[in-house]
Amino acid sequence: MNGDTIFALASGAGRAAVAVMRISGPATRGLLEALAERVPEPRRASLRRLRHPGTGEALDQALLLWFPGPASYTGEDSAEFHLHGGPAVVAGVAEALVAAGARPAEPGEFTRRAFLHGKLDLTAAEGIADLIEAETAAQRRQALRQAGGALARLYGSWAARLTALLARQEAFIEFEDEDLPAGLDDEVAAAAAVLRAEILAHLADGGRGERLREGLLVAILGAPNAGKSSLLNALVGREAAIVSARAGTTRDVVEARLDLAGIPVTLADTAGLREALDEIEAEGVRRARLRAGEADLRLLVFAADEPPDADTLALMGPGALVVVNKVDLPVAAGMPEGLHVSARSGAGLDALHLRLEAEAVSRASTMGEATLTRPRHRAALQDAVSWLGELEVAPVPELRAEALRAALRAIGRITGHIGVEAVLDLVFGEFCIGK
Ligand SMILES: Nc1nc2c(ncn2[C@@H]2O[C@H](COP(=O)(O)OP(=O)(O)OP(=O)(O)O)[C@@H](O)[C@H]2O)c(=O)[nH]1
Ligand SMILES: [K+]
Ligand SMILES: [Mg+2]
Repeated sequence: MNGDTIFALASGAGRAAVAVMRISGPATRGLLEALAERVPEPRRASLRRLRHPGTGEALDQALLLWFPGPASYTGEDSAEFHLHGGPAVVAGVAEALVAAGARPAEPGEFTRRAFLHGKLDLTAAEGIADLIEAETAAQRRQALRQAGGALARLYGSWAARLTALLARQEAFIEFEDEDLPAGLDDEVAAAAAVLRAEILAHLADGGRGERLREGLLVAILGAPNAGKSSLLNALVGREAAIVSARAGTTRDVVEARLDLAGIPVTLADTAGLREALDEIEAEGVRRARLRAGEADLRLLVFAADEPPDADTLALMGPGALVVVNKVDLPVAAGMPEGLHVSARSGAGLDALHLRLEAEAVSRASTMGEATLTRPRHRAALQDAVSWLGELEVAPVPELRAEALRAALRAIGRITGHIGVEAVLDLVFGEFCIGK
């Protein structure tokens, strides 16, 4: 597979001023010669006429960039064609590249090659994928940190410490009869316990990085006619959901996106909670309850002029925020504490917006240190932690070494480096046993 030379449109599909075609692989230089006759100077944009190598037909006047490996994104010989962005130009150049022996790239294949050539680790590759998907500024910052190697450095430093501990533990096993520093075995256990606590602290971030990556779900719940759809529309500033004076208007879950302090939030408007009148409404109520269960935050909406209903009161608790709507009308007795708003007059909506922003910020990371962003990272780190826990109770040095090796493998799975071989060098280097 790595012998192939691949190409793909790096810019978006469709008509545009410029389209960027990216090429990578051992035949890149040959392709440049086939289509453009002369290979440009490395890393200098050069204007060239491109021709089909079979028919000689002129295809475009384009800017070419030549990146000889290994100083390229993929680590291989690669090139970029900055074409005029018409669909026929792009199709013609793609055809010419195939005629000259290249093939279209698979999704993610350029970054996969970069990983295989040691240009980046798996977390940085994931960061690049997230950067392309980022919708908000905070998501962009997190993705850029990760693409820049913030997680790779953190996990790399943990792997290095585990490797050093494993080296000590191995030495203890191998050279048990020799003059080794006293208490070495205990030292290893103590250092492993410190590392375990650090990993646990990193895990105890409440899923902030994952939340920012995936976005928050806020469900709007309440009795029919409480004004849930009116609130959704007021918050997103457009008529996303149908509003009417008839109870039971909303049946399907209506979703709208909102950027709250850089955190992408999905607001889900739901069917009013009550004993449903027909099967369609019953399905709507079922979906509303389902969404309530999945939500990071539940907005419980009460109509100020109605006594609070039992169905909505039952949802109060952690992760719920009470909103009393229609405060342009007199407030009924027994209303729970909450934010007072009127979707109709606009009163209190700024305060609600600010409160939602604060709730989003408290649940997702917006800045600062490296945060894990994927369940994959979390699972592997939990694995490492449990192996380090095993180490503390392991009765013999061999089992301690095994636990360290397993913890190291777990961390290696996150970055894509395993590297247990490095241990042997360290054994003999660190202790100068000289056998
Ligand atoms: N006076 C007043 N009326 C409001 C306010 N907000 C909404 N309403 C009215 O209340 C009625 C119901 O509003 P909706 O937004 O459809 O209520 P809902 O909770 O989505 O209703 P269902 O989808 O049927 O559960 C409509 O007639 C709205 O115009 C408000 O702040 N004050
Ligand atoms: K309604
Ligand atoms: Mg509604």
